[in-house]
Amino acid sequence: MVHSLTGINAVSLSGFPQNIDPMIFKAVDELGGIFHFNEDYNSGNPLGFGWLQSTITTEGRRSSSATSYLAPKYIERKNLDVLLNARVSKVLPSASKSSSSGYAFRTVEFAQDLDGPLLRVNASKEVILSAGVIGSPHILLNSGIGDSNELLGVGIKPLVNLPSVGKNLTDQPGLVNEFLVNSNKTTDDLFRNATLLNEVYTEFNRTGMGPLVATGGNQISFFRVSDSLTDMLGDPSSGENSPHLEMFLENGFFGMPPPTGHYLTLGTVVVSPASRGSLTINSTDPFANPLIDPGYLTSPFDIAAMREAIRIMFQYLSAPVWDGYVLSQFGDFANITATSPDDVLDEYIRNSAGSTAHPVGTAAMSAKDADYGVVDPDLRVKRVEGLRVIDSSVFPFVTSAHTQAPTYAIAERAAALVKAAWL
Ligand SMILES: Cc1cc2nc3c(=O)[nH]c(=O)nc-3n(C[C@H](O)[C@H](O)[C@H](O)COP(=O)(O)OP(=O)(O)OC[C@H]3O[C@@H](n4cnc5c(N)ncnc54)[C@H](O)[C@@H]3O)c2cc1C
Repeated sequence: MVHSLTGINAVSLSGFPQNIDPMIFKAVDELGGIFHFNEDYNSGNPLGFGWLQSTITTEGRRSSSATSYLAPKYIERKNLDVLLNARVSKVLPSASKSSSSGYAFRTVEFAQDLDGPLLRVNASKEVILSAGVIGSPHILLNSGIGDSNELLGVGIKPLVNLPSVGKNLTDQPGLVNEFLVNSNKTTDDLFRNATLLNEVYTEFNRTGMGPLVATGGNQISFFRVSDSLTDMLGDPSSGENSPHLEMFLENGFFGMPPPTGHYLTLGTVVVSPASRGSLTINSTDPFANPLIDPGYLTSPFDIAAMREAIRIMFQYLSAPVWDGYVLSQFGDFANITATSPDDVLDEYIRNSAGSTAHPVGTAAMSAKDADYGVVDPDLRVKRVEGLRVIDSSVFPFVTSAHTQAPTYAIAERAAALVKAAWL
């Protein structure tokens, strides 16, 4: 068994059936090969087609870090205070630098609202930043921890030269490919009908259940690109059984549907991208937005991989079960085919790909003695004392999958490291 039954965060299959569920697996039976059924893609063998696993309880109720890690029995702990709506501007150094380990950063500066005064709290042991892939490097840069030359250029006094802060931003580019279908049993009418939507929204808020508990799609599939592509451009995945590509299906339009029509969405994602972006700042105002360059599709591997994902998608839709159900393609995608030349596919990909909301890597972990990276394997910020980062910014590479579960895994491991250091 690879799944625990005792964790505090529930993981289960979708909490709400979709009309197309049987057709999706009929196509898997009809096609076989790379579309083979995979009972548990979180078993260590992710390739193939399986039921999506989500943070949903076996009763079909949403679970989350808010309802698990911050459940009443934890939030009521006497040694835990949670400040709502506080925004951290920076961490502040001790007055002097120790000769062996540089500055200690054990003071946090924050505002309770953006017009309010800046307040400070001091940690007796250590400060842990968990502000995410954008927030954590932003706070470090505001604090003078980053590339010293870049900080000087912005007008921030550099305190610790750590050039990797904000670099290595890695996200998975995705496309949502829309098809018009011969059915009215999609989610589109729900999102067009304010009264109905209000009813299911109220149900979700009251019970955590109902149609909104699901993500819109109940299946997920993972594939590798062709050997010829990895032979030519290298293999950015973590191993020969790790996917480069994901395809997901939604029983309706992705986002707000157009006023008419019923849709099927097939999303194609490059889950092992080779491109890298960055996060920088151009202001001494700690609450000014950082500059984010996601760097999507800057590596030739990623665009070639997305072409292969589109061709795999058309191969999947060639299964007989889709005859008569899928009527036509929609929007930017209307004229794309499996045999479209590379330049036509590239134009579509470049115009239409976007974030899948899985960015990582801006405060990346590296070996203790590496001269790059932001945190060491204990997640302590290098070249300083008293400061750790624990969130998805520490991933050195993006996992060949979605990022929520790996973030929980890192947080659990980090909690053990922190306990080991102080208890
Ligand atoms: C729309 C969306 C959908 C997603 N869907 C999925 C999915 O289906 N499956 C999946 O696996 N992953 C999904 N993800 C990705 C997943 O949510 C992230 O990988 C995960 O939340 C990362 O956790 P984190 O702790 O690093 O950062 P976050 O969850 O972003 O937490 C960082 C927290 O820090 C706070 N913060 C930031 N800056 C400051 C500051 N200066 N002061 C105080 N607080 C600050 C933020 O408000 C936030 O609460 C999705 C992400 C998005 C945005």
